[in-house]
Amino acid sequence: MKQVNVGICGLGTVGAGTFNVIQRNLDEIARRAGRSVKITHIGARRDNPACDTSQVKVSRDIFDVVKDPDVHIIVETIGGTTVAKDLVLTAIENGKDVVTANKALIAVHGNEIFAAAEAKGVVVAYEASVAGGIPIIKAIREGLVANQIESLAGIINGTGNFILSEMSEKGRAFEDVLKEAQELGYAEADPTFDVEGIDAAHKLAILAANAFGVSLQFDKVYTEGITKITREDVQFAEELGYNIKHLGIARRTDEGLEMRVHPTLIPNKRLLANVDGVLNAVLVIGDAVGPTMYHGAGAGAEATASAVIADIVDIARDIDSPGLVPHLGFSTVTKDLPVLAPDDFTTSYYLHISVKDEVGQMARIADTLSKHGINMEAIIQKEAPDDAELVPLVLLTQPVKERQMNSAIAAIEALASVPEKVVRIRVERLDS
Ligand SMILES: NC(=O)c1ccc[n+]([C@@H]2O[C@H](COP(=O)([O-])OP(=O)(O)OC[C@H]3O[C@@H](n4cnc5c(N)ncnc54)[C@H](O)[C@@H]3O)[C@@H](O)[C@H]2O)c1
Ligand SMILES: N[C@@H](CCO)C(=O)O
Ligand code: NA
Repeated sequence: MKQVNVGICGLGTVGAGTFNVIQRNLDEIARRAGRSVKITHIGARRDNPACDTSQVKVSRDIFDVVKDPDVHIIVETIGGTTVAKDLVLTAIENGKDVVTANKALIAVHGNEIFAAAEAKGVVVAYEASVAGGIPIIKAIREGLVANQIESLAGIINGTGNFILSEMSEKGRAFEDVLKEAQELGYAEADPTFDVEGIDAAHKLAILAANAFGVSLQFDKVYTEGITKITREDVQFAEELGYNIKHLGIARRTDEGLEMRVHPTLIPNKRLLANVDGVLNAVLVIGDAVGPTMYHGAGAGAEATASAVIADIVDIARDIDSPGLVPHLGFSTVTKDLPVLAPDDFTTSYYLHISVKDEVGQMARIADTLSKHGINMEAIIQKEAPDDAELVPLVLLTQPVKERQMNSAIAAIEALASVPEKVVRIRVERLDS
């Protein structure tokens, strides 16, 4: 086959970026792919002024594109898990290969979609769904194939990282930065997916499946967003030498697999602590290669298009022979790696305890922690502002099981001198 025909369904931020980059780099892409890659059909409810589609067939009904016998590869960039699922399954049924940027779709329905694709002998590729333009799926699935992956930790939501960076560097208000992220095309259609950690949890489920050979288990990812992070905690963390980042973490322990998304203190000298704005970065540790780091634009039209087109070219190169790389990187999925419940997570903690300004409080709290087998690493006690009744006591602990920490916090909150809830944020010291 000399020419591979592509149909794009959904001409929003990512769809338009994909259209424009393919048109611009047509010759270069053909030289790399060994055949020409041509957009022949677009499904869009309305024209997008960012694209000149005058030379391409345009349908208002996206299902016309998946029914088009001349289209070989369908690009799904409409988003969501309802129509998109229907569209992708119909494309597979019609024998089309599919490229999608839709992490919600893959995380929630990927097991079913990949089974359908394998039964039909077609490929569903999703590099753009995790960490935007960074080729992280390719790296884990192919580049690190020799390794047993020990852990991965990443900043995998551009919108959330942009908000945290702007809040901490410029003192900007949360809502104001979120609005800018939406205007720049970074945010999900429903931005609570970004700020409540759901988008990062979708991506983490996909990364964990590729790294550890388990099925997609989005419903088992522990998920916390960034909405409760205060400027005060950002400042206290900085005083202790840490930055607060929203991380997705997947780690194999002797007992099972931890999958968790939450705000995390990271020592400020680590690479991940210095990844700011819409940038994403993923640290992957393999038993042979050691720590490796992948860094780049996690969202945005053309950065995401870069990953969509990489998948298109992978498929185009192999279009006459079946794909050799399994959808989730492993030919057999293991059922022997249980996903751990939060009680069984092991992490260090940052605790911010508001205590009554009375003698002996620090000793009492240290004593409560020690009775629960928890060692402290650092502690700062602030002077009480003039007329304040409560003073902030901020401390870091050594690694501890979450269930131990839960009972220690319950005991601290039961003290008469601690009238408010304790703020806790997990800490990862990381290797690189
Ligand atoms: N924006 C990013 O930076 C980014 C990065 C990586 C992945 N993604 C993912 O890419 C997908 C698309 O995101 P986006 O930012 O381009 O969204 P978007 O809202 O800009 O674009 C979606 C487009 O699809 C169209 N659409 C939706 N339903 C349709 C239907 N039934 N028929 C025809 N058109 C329909 C919309 O009108 C819109 O033009 C999502 O799954 C998103 O999670 C986005
Ligand atoms: N809303 C997502 C888009 C990229 O997947 C983000 O901000 O990271
Ligand atoms: Na990617």
